[in-house]
Amino acid sequence: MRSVLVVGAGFAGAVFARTLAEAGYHITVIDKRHHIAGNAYDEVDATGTRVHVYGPHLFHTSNMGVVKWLSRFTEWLPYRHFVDALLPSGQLAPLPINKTTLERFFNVSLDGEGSVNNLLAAQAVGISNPANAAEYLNSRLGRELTDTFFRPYTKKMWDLDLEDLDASVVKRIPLRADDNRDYFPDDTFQGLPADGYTELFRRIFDHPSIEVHLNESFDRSREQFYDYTFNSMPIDEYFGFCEGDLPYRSIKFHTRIQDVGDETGASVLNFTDSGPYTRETYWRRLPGHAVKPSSVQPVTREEPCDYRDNNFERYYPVKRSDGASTLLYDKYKALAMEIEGRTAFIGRCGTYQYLDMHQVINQSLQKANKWLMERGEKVEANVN
Ligand SMILES: O=c1ccn([C@@H]2O[C@H](COP(=O)(O)OP(=O)(O)O[C@H]3O[C@@H]([C@H](O)CO)[C@H](O)[C@H]3O)[C@@H](O)[C@H]2O)c(=O)[nH]1
Repeated sequence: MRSVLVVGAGFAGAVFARTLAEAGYHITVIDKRHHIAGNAYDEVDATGTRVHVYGPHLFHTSNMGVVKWLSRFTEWLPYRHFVDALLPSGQLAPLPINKTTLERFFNVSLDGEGSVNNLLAAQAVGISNPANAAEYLNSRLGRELTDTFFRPYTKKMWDLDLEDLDASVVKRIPLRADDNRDYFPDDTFQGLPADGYTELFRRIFDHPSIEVHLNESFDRSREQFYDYTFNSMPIDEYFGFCEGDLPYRSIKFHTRIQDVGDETGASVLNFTDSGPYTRETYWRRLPGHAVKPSSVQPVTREEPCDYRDNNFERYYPVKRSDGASTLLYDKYKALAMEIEGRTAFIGRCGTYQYLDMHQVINQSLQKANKWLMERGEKVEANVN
């Protein structure tokens, strides 16, 4: 039987492993961590609460092909994600910025979308072709809102000023003229896997032609034993950092246990101050996450840092406005092309892209099916 090595047991690796196993390949998955599910790994803690060990993973997409594929392995708990921002005044305001946010921030009453748009137009700075995150935000929100909601948070998150960050990063956060406070308003499907992400991955890997080896690091000498390798490790590390280090941010997670109190608030609170933390997550406010009754709950704060200060855990590729990190990645991409006959790079770290879960799954399904078709294999109907 033809054999394929998959490096990394996160979403990219899981999609490749399952798709190729179902097409008749024997798959060996290795992961250097002690668990499957990559950064989506979750577990139930001593308080009986499901915690996402690498920060909140909230599934959202408009790609029903991706939902259909995942739904083979899980039921869903409906969920719409809301976030509150803690303002310097101590007030809470909805994020993304919407009508309520503006009313609280400016202490005014706005009678409809027209008034909201007038207020924003009065704030906005005229910039026709924004070249970075600062210019993009200033052109839509003006300086006061930008410097409150985005500047300190972005400095903590990326260790960059907004001027040095690519605008695409902050474009992830929509702007609303109404009272809709949905964090992902454009996505038609949102939900959380009913039995958690780790169980979802266990079911994806549960196939007679897939073997998973944990606590096992990749070594290039291994590739010779397989017909092909799909590798989700950081591409610069694979090539021995020969062109230089690709910049990544990481997160240190600080979990405290506190009494369960009024649990009607948003599950995530973002901090607008310039202290070390970006946000905190109240896990028991997520559906299905209060697995057992408890009088206490975990609350997790996130402290961004350079990945070298966090055990080389790379979470976020850094997209600079000057394009420097993309240019560096392009050099590694050129090296990858030279070995594409035997190895392909996949996922966030393999392709150096700031991708959400549904994007990783979609890209992986597409690429796995393309790879199979190139080998004359019959494939399932493509997702888009
Ligand atoms: O209060 C804020 C929030 C964000 N920014 C800036 O926007 C960037 C993107 O933010 P976001 O998409 O929230 O970043 P992230 O990839 O960490 O989001 C994931 O976390 C959860 C969820 O958002 C938790 O509430 C979701 O599953 C993912 O999308 C951010 O980096 C900042 O530069 C800001 O300035 N202020």
